[in-house]
Amino acid sequence: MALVAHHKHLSLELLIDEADQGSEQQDGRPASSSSASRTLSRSRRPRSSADVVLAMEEGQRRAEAGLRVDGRPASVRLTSEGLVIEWAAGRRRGPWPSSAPSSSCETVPFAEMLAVQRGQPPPAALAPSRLPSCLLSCLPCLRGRTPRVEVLTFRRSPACRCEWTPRTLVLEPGSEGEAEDWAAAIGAGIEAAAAGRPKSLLVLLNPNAGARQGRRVWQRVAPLFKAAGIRLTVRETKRPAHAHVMAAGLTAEQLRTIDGIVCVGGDGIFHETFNGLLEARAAAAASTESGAVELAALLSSLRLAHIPAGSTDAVACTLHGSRSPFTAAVHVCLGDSCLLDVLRVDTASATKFASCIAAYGFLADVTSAAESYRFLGPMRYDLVGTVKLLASRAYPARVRYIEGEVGRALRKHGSTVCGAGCSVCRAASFMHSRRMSEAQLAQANGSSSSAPGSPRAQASPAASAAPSGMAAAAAAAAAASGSAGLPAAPSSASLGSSLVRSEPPSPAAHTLTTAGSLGPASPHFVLPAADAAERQGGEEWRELEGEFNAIMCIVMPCRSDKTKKGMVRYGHLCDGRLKLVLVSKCSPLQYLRFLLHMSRHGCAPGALKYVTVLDAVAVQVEPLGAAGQVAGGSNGQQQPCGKLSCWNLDGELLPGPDQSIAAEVHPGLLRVFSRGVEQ
Ligand SMILES: Nc1ncnc2c1ncn2[C@@H]1O[C@H](COP(=O)(O)OP(=O)(O)OP(=O)(O)O)[C@@H](O)[C@H]1O
Repeated sequence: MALVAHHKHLSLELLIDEADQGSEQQDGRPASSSSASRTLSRSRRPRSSADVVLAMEEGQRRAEAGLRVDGRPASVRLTSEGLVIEWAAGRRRGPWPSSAPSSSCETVPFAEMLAVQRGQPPPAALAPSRLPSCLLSCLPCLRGRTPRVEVLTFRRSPACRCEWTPRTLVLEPGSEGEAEDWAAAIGAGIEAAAAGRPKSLLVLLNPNAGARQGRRVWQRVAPLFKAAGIRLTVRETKRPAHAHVMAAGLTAEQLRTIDGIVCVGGDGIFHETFNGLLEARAAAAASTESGAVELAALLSSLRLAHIPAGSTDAVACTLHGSRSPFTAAVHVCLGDSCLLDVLRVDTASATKFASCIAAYGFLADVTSAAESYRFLGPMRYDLVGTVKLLASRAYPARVRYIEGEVGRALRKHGSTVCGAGCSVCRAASFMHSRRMSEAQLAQANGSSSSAPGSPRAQASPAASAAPSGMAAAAAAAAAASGSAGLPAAPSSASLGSSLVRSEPPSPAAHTLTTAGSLGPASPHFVLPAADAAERQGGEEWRELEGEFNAIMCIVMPCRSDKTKKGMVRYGHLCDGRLKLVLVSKCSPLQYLRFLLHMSRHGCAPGALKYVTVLDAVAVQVEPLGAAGQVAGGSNGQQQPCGKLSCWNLDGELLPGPDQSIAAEVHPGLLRVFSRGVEQ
């Protein structure tokens, strides 16, 4: 690709990735070696203010110039990757005699630049006429005439690579003409690296999040989106569950104009938004109306972001390793993308989704009680948590889980920490996409391998609502992504077959039958053929019964300020598994020890005798306390009482008196603006 910046003073031609992509001149003809050398010799004309040369290196021409960067003399090279800046040798800061001449080199890739702009004139207070001449000679940029090119990018914290802070790289070329050339060339480089960056976003803002700081946080990061040229539509939530309604109500027309949704607030608004989207996606996949296929496809291609402004912000912390709104915003502007597993939780009366955690017992009790003390801000969790810890309640329950084929296959990777480019997530995505493609091809050929009466067969009316051509296309897409080894978003067809119930659930929907079979009353457990068959076989189900202080189904690592390494040390964003953490009945002191251990190291198998950590793809929990003891509290929230607690899904309490659940991981159901935590 040829990036050409013309100016009356300078013709700067950059050929990027000439070897890979085949070079073309501006008029579209291939660049011959003679034209290349003509450009070279033309550009080697002596420069008055800066020494600009084009050097031929390994078949690529690069621009190189001596200029000032961030106020210091430097040699800057423009390569196909970005800017390589070499600062001239200077004195290191530090006490004599250790200070010695040093030079440093840095690469700023185009892929990490948000925007480039011509510098603004200095503020009136710094007008040249008001400054002493000695200062002007030391700092030429204060003269007001020095041309400036500002590159908006970020800096990684030396202590923690995933913590990013804003940075404006200031180049001071010798003349206006050169400044324009540099700005144009850098702008073209950013443009070339901008594939996947969003152009238009819908922002859902919860002004009530955290210590009511949603608006303030948004005002801090909004300029970044504007500088990156992203169009924004901002909508504030007016009441609880408003984000759910707004997300579920998005029309195809609206979806066509946006590349993603940015949730500003806590985990709650993120949870509500993706629940709304998945609900709409399932409905569209099941619908036979014209336009439903497009709507489902638009919904499944949408990316979600979380700008943290809440009390816990586990989603942002887990996705980026940082709770900084700036870091989250940069990930969005750069168009980072990865898939996220989602836990589908079915009760007798509702289907909900969780991206972080479904917790029964201690965590749910704390969330439920803390809601009345929201005016205290995030501190409410510490206060209520202490009270609940001292009370230390255990709840009787029957827990069943299945490790599944994926879980077993990945068992040997048990001690891999999830990060950017995680090998476990990649391997799991590959396995899932391959399995999905096999199942969908079978479905497209009308030869489903499910036995009659199996959960898969029960969902077939919804699945068959999807046109067969679409199923085939989805299968082909899944097969293609599988062969490439890349994670693929589940297609609307697959989502339709796995999310939509063909009939309203009965209250007895989750009555457990004999160990090893799901029984006819569980129409919700539907996975591609391999798992369904495996579950029908029954031998994979395991059952535990006892009294538990906490039962937690943890889908992602769940990092937060209190659990820097994650609630589970070896959790993953997209491995198709959850970690089932069971804390057996214990004393307040033991529970405190568990909390401290989780906070410092994250739960891992074998660390504490009374804590069990298991891999699972599906879980059923049946509380064994007296039925009907979960009552509505004064604030409308569930209040656990007697021998029953309630479920907390990503910080939101599960409504309804029946807290028996059937939960299942849906691999890579959500696409988010993230690259995983940089280690
Ligand atoms: N305008 C609003 N007024 C009152 N409540 C709202 C409004 N908008 C959203 N909510 C509710 O506020 C609750 C909390 O929101 P959110 O999770 O974003 O913040 P948080 O609880 O402080 O953070 P975290 O979940 O990270 O602890 C959600 O249940 C949501 O439904």
